[in-house]
Amino acid sequence: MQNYSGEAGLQYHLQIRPGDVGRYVILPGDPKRCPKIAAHFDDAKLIADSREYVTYTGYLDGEKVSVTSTGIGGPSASIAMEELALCGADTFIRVGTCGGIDLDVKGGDIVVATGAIRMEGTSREYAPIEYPAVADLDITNALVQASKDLGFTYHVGVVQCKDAFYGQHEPERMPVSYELLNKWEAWKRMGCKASEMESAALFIVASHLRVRCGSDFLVVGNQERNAAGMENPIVHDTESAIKVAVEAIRKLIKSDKEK
Ligand SMILES: O=P(O)(O)O[C@H]1O[C@H](CO)[C@@H](O)[C@H]1O
Ligand SMILES: O=c1cc[nH]c(=O)[nH]1
Repeated sequence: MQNYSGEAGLQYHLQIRPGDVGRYVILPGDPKRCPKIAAHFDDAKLIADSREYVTYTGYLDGEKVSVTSTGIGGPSASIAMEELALCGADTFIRVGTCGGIDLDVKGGDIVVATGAIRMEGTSREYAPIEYPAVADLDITNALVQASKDLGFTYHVGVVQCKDAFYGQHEPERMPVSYELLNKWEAWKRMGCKASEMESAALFIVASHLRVRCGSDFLVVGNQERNAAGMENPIVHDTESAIKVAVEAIRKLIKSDKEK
């Protein structure tokens, strides 16, 4: 494609170059989560701060690792993965927040995604809707083992991705409420664990680019528990989900070295 950045190798949106990032990258949505994640790295340095994309690089167990925020939604997340891959990254863990759907999933718990429902637009510009958005198996296993090792309450399964946050939380307000409410009921009956916004696009882009991607989330709350009159704690501190992702990266670094 035509070079928009004015310098060979410099990525237009992320403002990073090959060599700036490690092969392992953690992807939070919120740029303010980046310094909190980088605090787990050795010798972390701010590399770039452009639009919603903040990038730090440091080391875990001697291996170069990075964190880049994706912003909200598939469009910006897909750009982050594309430009990071062009700079040498091949292993991605999204660390996000989500809202529980399954009644067992409570605020403060961890969800590890095995796959994502593609009720968003970005992934449809990559692959036909029949192609599933599936997490990388090695990353998913590392995230599950890390959640276990760290003693967190965790759930493993499919998450739902959408483009409209308020379509999730106020579906009856939307002119297409008939579709949103019926589909949400189907996700619930299928056992879907939680709703968030980026994993479907990231898993599909990762499949296309032949890179690895997995996701773990802090559950902020669960609107279904709320509607059922059940206890519904609201939790915003993402440190547990961050610790799970960092521990999973350490496991992947170790197992990749043994291959
Ligand atoms: O906390 P992050 O990683 O941004 O993830 C979730 O939070 C945002 C919505 O509030 C969406 O990006 C959703 O996927
Ligand atoms: O309910 C929620 C919480 C976080 N992110 C979402 O997309 N939904």
